[in-house]
Amino acid sequence: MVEIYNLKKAFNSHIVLDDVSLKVDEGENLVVFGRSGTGKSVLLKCMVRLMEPDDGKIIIDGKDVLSLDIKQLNNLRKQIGFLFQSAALYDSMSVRQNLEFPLIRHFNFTPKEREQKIINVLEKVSLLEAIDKMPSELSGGMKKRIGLARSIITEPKLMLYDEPTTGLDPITSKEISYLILELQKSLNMTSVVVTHDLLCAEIIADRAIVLNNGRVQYEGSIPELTSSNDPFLKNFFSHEFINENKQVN
Ligand SMILES: Nc1ncnc2c1ncn2[C@@H]1O[C@H](COP(=O)(O)OP(=O)(O)OP(=O)(O)O)[C@@H](O)[C@H]1O
Repeated sequence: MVEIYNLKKAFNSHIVLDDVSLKVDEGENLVVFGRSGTGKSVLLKCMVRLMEPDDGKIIIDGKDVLSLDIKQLNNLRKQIGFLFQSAALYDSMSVRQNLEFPLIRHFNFTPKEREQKIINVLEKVSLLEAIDKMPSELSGGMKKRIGLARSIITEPKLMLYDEPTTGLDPITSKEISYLILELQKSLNMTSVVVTHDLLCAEIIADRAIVLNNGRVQYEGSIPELTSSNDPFLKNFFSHEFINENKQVN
């Protein structure tokens, strides 16, 4: 579903992505780890050209992303969902209007079809009762669930998550992680998840990579990486994670 070859991105003399190559299979959930500032968000942005990479090749769903014109790129983006840290809901719009927004913007559904999609997605995130609420009436966890609903309402083939559980308490964070996994399976989506939350990664990941010095330095399942005797990984997993609760039930 995703193939990246020798991706490079620098800001002036600051090389962030030096030589990143990776693959994500269809239906697979890939978690991306790395210390703060290693370029995880830059990698996600380059994948959909919210940022232009300096060099390399990106293939998504068979399309050579860096050679697409703007129309082709927009068509591809319709099949990709983003849940970025900054993806706030529009405060002046109700939950219904927030969810309707991507449907109106990118697709030609009838009002009745839109309403049905909104109801379906709210049922999926267990928040149908919030349909006419304003964002200010929702808790942080509810906002995250509505944000998630908004990014999957168009049923993207590929989802890109940038720290989906940041700022949530451990219980809500676990709920969101299970919800992401469930949606993933029911909609058969492929996903790339950047996270500093080990519990979230343990719930979601089929496989993980660790970015370091502008490259994919390690790759494996979460148990493989967390039980490794490699000094960097030992240090990384003992210091990096904000979520202390490592028990997955
Ligand atoms: N638009 C930009 N202009 C200049 N430098 C940038 C820009 N965007 C990102 N960077 C730099 O690229 C580096 C990687 O940033 P990025 O946000 O990808 O890190 P990250 O691994 O996602 O970090 P975190 O885990 O803290 O979110 C940082 O040093 C950042 O300052």
